[in-house]
Amino acid sequence: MGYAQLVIGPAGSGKSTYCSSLYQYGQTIGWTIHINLDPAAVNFDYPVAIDIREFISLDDVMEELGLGPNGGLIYCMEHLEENLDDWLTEELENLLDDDYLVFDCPGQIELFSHVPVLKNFVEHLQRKNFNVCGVYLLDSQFISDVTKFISGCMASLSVMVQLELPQVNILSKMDLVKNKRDIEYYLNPEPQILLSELNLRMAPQSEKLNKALADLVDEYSTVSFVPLDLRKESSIRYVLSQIDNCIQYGEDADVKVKDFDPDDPDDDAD
Ligand SMILES: Nc1nc2c(ncn2[C@@H]2O[C@H](COP(=O)(O)OP(=O)(O)OP(=O)(O)O)[C@@H](O)[C@H]2O)c(=O)[nH]1
Ligand SMILES: [Mg+2]
Repeated sequence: MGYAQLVIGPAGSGKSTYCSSLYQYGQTIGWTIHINLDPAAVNFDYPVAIDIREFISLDDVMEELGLGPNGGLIYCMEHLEENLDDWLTEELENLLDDDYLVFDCPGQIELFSHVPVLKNFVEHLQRKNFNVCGVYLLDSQFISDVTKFISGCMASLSVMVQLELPQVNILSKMDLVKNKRDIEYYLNPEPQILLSELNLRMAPQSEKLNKALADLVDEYSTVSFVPLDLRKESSIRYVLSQIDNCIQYGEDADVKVKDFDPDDPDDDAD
């Protein structure tokens, strides 16, 4: 049985930085194998064990097929999908049975929300006996108001519905959040409060839509977020414990204390 995190989320949400921190953290405890699935990635500050860029290069695709960056990316991923058995299976064969893989994915959200490439990729991993968890990163800087937050939730939901994987949602870049009380409310959003805030913020004709959105968040009570501050090892550990629970990795995965206390003045970034 293998274990895998599929690190996803909008462009610039901090996926590669998170993967890099996991690499540093994994160094100390001797796990994680890092895999780059982004054909457009430029450089990594840690060793990548398996790299899609060795299989297909976005620059070549754009040049030879005359595609733009996003069309080129879709082409690369579809090419990967067609060759999963040739490329990925061969690469995975060199790994050990209980390896823990971290896949750094491209930020183009359409790859998860409405093309089947990643879904098929996940199914391939599952057939190879991997327990896979989606790790969705949302930049905490973008949830300063409720309308941005709800659109972040909807993007996360559409990924969940597409991939049908257990998913841990992370609010990244917590070191940049000045007042953590503003964020606490968004970690486990109350649908009723969400609704009244949306109604306050938007024109009256949106009320029905707002109600439908709040109901959706309520129904998928899985839309909750775990804050991540990469400066703190305890925060990384807590996030990992949530992921490990999803993929049933390790026995001592339960870290009971969340590393975020809104009443602790030391917990505010300055
Ligand atoms: N302050 C702060 N900045 C961060 C953090 N994580 C990422 N960043 C910055 O955010 C920017 C984007 O980070 P990346 O890790 O490249 O984001 P990504 O999601 O991999 O981006 P794409 O692969 O382009 O979709 C970079 O400038 C990072 O330095 C964080 O925890 N704190
Ligand atoms: Mg990246």
